Amino acid sequence: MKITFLGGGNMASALIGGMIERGFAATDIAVVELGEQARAALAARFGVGVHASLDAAALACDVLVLAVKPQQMKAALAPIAGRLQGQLVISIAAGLRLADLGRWLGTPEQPHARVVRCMPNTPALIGCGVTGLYADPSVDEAGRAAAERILAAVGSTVWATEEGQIDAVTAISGSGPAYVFHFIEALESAGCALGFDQTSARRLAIDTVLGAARLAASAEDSPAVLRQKVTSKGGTTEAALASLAASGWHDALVAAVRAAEARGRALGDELGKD
Ligand SMILES: NC(=O)C1=CN([C@@H]2O[C@H](COP(=O)(O)OP(=O)(O)OC[C@H]3O[C@@H](n4cnc5c(N)ncnc54)[C@H](O)[C@@H]3O)[C@@H](O)[C@H]2O)C=CC1
Ligand SMILES: O=C(O)[C@@H]1CCC=N1
Repeated sequence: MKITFLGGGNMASALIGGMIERGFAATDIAVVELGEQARAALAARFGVGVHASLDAAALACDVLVLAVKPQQMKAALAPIAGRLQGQLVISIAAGLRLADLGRWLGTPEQPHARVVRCMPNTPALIGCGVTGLYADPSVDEAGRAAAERILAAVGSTVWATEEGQIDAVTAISGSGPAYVFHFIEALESAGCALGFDQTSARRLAIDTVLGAARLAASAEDSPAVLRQKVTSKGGTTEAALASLAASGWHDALVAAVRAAEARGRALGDELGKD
C-alpha cells in the first residue's frame, strides 16, 4: 500500500513516525510538503520520499492522507481536483466535512466520495494514539480496512456512527493531549512552588499522570473508584479535591470540550462555504 501525505507538519510526522515504528516501509510513504527545510527534515528523520508539490509521482499512491491545516485545504487540493483515480483519501483535518472535501477533490458534477474522515492525536508518534474514524457510506470494506490498518498502527481506533461525532472526537481526544499537557504544566508549577527544582517537579508530575493513566487502563475499577481509593477520609486528597470542586474544575473542563467541539463545527461551516 503506497501512502502519500499532503502536508508534513506536526500530525503527519506523528503518524509517519508511529507507522514506521510499527513496520510500515518508509519506501511506501511519500510526503508532499511546501517547506524546504521540513522536507529535508522528514527525509532525514524517516527516510520517506518527499515532494514539493502534488505532482504525478506523488499522486501515484493507493491512499492520500490530507494533513494540511483546515484553512489550507481547499487551495492545497485545487491542483488535483478531478484528477484522482479511485485512491482512498483519508482526511485528518479538524472540522472539514466529507461533502466539502469530496467537492474539492472531485468536480462539482462528480465529487470524490472515497473519503474517510479521521481524527488522530499526537501520541500516535509513540504508538499510543487514539483515532476516531467515519467513512462516507460509499466507501467499501477494503477502503475502511485500509484506513483502519493505517490508524490502528499508531494506537487504538473508534468508528463513529455519524459524521458529526468526529467533531466530538476532535474535542475529546484530538485536542485532549493539550489538556493533559496543561495539567502536567500546572502540577509541575505546583511542585516548583512547593520547593522542588523544575526537573524533579516535572518528573513527579509526568510519572503521576503516566502511572494513573496506566492504572486506569489496566484496572477493573472505574476511574471514580480508583479516585476514591486514593482519597482517605479527612486526608490530603480530600482537601485537594474539595479545593478543585470549589473552583468549578469539572464544569470548566466540560465547557472547554464543548468549546472545542463548537469550534470544529464552526470551522466546517466557515470553510465549507467556499
Ligand atoms: N496537531 C494535532 O494535534 C492534530 C492535528 N490534526 C489536523 O492535522 C492537520 C495538520 O495539523 P498540524 O500537523 O498540526 O499542522 P502543521 O502546520 O504542523 O502542518 C501542516 C503542514 O502542511 C504544509 N502545507 C501547507 N499547505 C501545503 C500545500 N499546499 N502542499 C503541501 N504542504 C502544505 C505546511 O507547510 C505544514 O508543514 C490539521 O488539519 C489539523 O486539524 C488532527 C489531529 C491532531
Ligand atoms: O487544534 C486543532 O485544531 C487541531 C485539531 C485537534 C488537535 N489539534
